[in-house]
Amino acid sequence: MEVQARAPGKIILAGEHAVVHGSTAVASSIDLYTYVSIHFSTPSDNDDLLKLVLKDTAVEFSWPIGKIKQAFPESAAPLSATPNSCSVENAKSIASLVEQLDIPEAKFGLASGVSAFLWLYTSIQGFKPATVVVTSELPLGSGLGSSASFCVALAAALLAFTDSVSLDLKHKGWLSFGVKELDLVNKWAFEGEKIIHGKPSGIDNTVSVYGNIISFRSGTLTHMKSNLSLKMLVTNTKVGRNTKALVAGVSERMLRHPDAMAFVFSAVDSISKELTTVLKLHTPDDLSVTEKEEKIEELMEMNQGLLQCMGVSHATIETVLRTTLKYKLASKLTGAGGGGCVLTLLPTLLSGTVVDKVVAELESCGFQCFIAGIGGGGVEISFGASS
Ligand SMILES: Nc1ncnc2c1ncn2[C@@H]1O[C@H](COP(=O)(O)OP(=O)(O)OP(=O)(O)O)[C@@H](O)[C@H]1O
Ligand SMILES: C[C@@](O)(CCO)CC(=O)[O-]
Ligand SMILES: [Mg+2]
Repeated sequence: MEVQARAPGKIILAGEHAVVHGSTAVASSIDLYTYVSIHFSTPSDNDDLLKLVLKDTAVEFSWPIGKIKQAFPESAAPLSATPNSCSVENAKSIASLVEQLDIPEAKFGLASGVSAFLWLYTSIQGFKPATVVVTSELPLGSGLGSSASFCVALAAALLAFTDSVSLDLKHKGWLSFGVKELDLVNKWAFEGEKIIHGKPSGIDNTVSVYGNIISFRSGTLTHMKSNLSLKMLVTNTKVGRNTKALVAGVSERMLRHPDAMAFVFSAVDSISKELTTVLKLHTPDDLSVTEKEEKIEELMEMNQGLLQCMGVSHATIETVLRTTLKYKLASKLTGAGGGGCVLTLLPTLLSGTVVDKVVAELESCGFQCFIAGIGGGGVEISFGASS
């Protein structure tokens, strides 16, 4: 029995961090995916292991099933169709299983992903021996939602063979889930994100599950049928960072300056709402493409200023901002900041020569640039060989 799932990464056009504190945010899926394949062992495989192969970081972990059973003595898994939060007791058991892996210090960021894996696997599939292979087109820990797409693809692949989901197992190629099933995948993925991020808003897993451009506030999403095809340059500063620590840093600043930060979050909320309105406007009847792009650029710049106020910018992000501004282009960080990726809007009428020049200048600083295809589909599943 073999299944593969793929889930897209995302960019946040407005509202990161503030969304954790109840503000509106706007996000879009991008056409870079994380793939999770699961091969359940059969008795003839004579293999009583749960194996996790993380191709991007070239590491493999495995646990004898007996050891996992010991760690979760109370689980008569698969636990239930309704997603469960990881209890303090289970979190301790997972921490001990992960500690015994002796993950090298340089790869220690993986510990949270492995913990999320153990929780989702044992909760949904129980104690079945299997090999799970993960590979991603996304840079890990760079603001493009690698953690969410990992959790979404994993939850989708794990749920594929359960009674909670009815799928055509004979279908060839990528297959979408029904709405109810997507909701279930989203809930489980959010539980995984909680283990990785501490206090996620849920926007990253939601946009990875449903795809599209979404406006999101306090767990509720609105799909947007934008009739504007935005072209975004993504610059990866290659400075590693950790979303959990950055989110915690903003919360600490909020505790120190509650009044000021409430205004900052409220300003971000207004920016995201205005962006939502602009994206929904009809072109050219309500506003020309150029007028829309100018509004979006101004909103991006304002949002970036507020992200600086929250303390999540970085020297490399400022370098990208200065460089793109030389070409009169607007940029903002995307995701948790602190390094990671920066978005630059490439207006429709911008000449290819200017794009080439700005990319060359950014790459000469050691950054990596690419143009993201935005607003595509969400999570999908495939039985048998990948397509
Ligand atoms: N393909 C993968 N293989 C192994 N672990 C992964 C993979 N993708 C994500 N992870 C886990 O997610 C962590 C990165 O999550 P983090 O939330 O810090 O960054 P991000 O999701 O890329 O950025 P953001 O949350 O700002 O969008 C990694 O350290 C690892 O634990
Ligand atoms: C920083 C943050 O707002 C977005 C990370 O992509 C965290 C979250 O919403 O969970
Ligand atoms: Mg993340």
